[in-house]
Amino acid sequence: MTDSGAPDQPDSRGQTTRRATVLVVDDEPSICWAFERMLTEQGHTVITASSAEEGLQLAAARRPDLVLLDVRLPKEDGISALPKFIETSGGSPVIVMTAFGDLETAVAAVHRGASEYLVKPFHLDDARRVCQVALSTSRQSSAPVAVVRKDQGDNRLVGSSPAMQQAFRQIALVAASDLSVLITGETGTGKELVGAAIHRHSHRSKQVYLPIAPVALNEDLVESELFGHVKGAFTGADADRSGLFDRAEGGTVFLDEIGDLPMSVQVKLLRVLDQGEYLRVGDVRPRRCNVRVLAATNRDLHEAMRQGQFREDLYYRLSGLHIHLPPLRERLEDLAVLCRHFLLRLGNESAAESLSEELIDALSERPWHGNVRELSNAVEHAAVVARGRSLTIDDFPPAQLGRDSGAVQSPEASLPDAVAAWCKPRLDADAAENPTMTLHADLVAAVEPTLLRLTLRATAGSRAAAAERLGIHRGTLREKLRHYGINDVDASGGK
Ligand SMILES: Nc1ncnc2c1ncn2[C@@H]1O[C@H](COP(=O)(O)OP(=O)(O)OP(=O)(O)O)[C@@H](O)[C@H]1O
Repeated sequence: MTDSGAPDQPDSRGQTTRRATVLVVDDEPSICWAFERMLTEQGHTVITASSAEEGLQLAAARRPDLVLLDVRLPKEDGISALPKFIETSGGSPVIVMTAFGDLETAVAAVHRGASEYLVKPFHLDDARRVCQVALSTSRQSSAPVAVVRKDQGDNRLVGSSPAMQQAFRQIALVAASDLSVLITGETGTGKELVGAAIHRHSHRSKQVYLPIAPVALNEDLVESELFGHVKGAFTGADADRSGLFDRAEGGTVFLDEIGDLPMSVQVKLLRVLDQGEYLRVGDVRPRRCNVRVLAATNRDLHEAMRQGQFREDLYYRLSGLHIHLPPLRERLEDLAVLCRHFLLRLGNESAAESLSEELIDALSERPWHGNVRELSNAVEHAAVVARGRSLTIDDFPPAQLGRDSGAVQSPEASLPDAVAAWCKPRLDADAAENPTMTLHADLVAAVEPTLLRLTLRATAGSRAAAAERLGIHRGTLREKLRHYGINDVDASGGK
């Protein structure tokens, strides 16, 4: 238990601050020390404790203005002691700190009344900002809520990377509000799962959660599918019909691929968000609606706005909070915990417990263009192949070639996807001013050198054998190797 005061004076940046008493409860002396230095510099008094029990005694005696509480403490943990700290300190804000949180910890902290959630290791500037905000709030403002819900089963969102910790923190803080949330990230990064988690931890959790992919709806009827229509609105509309927003009344709508929403629908959505109402197609009477909107995209919406394909006002209205999920290749720290999670989900505990570092290292080498979805499918495949023994890299299917497809397929099946991914931007460009006129030659040039090198490597550099395997004339092979500048050394390594 320590107590370090500071004279009433301007802080290092020349600002005078109201002198407050801050209690830091953490069994890591370095954390206590860092806060002590930072806060005394700002003119505050810092008292520290290394366990919840010791901290509560201090809180009762000193009634601190702010408590910084670690989750992992020697006896009682921070989350369970949290309401006691709020009560004992007379309603002061409590900032919860954790090194390896999961979504449940973040949500439990917020539900139990934490005013903020700091993920270790944190930047001192962030910690300073969070403390300042907490100290500027009134003692009465942090209302503890003692409901702790658990994410369970298949839909659990897991991850240990700083990016996932940040996502957990954002989900926990935003869930209770009715704010719209924009969730971005490549395909398969878990956007839908984040949407479901926000709903599950919100006050709407007993109501409908409706994930909708407008791109999957009939293009001519998207508006009617979403908002309904009245009889006679268009040919075939022979009766009034409600839309998906009607079905989601009171609940949450998760709009996938928001970047592809037609302009007419964007206008209607903006009205829902701004005024809480919409018109059925062909109707003139607005209908009230109480639906929380979560939106996801893997497109760059700024680019879509620049190209006039996405409304700026809708973007700002939707992105009340923005959660970005980086691609798996940028958070490889999550590989082990995800593999374990998927194996446990399959009921394969022995494989989950025996995951080797060697395997995780080998998996880290892969590009994971299909992100967590690809990993989940790959683990499932490997578990089937391994039939109960520990997994090795050979049990896994080959890495996916293209960026476009989320599902793991055989190389033969994924090749057309890779070609489609290669073609799409070039054919799109064709629609613009600068069409490519050498598509066939460009594609062949992109894939042929790999084919030649691998075949030569398989035939130990024998050009005659390689030509035979390739089914082309030796002279043709020689010509192609010359054309691509491939020599025998090239063919002995790399692609
Ligand atoms: N952090 C995570 N923890 C556990 N499972 C995850 C995680 N992220 C993704 N998954 C799993 O990966 C798969 C893909 O996730 P999800 O559908 O949420 O991705 P998405 O970003 O919405 O993809 P798309 O853009 O293609 O719709 C799902 O099976 C989901 O359960």
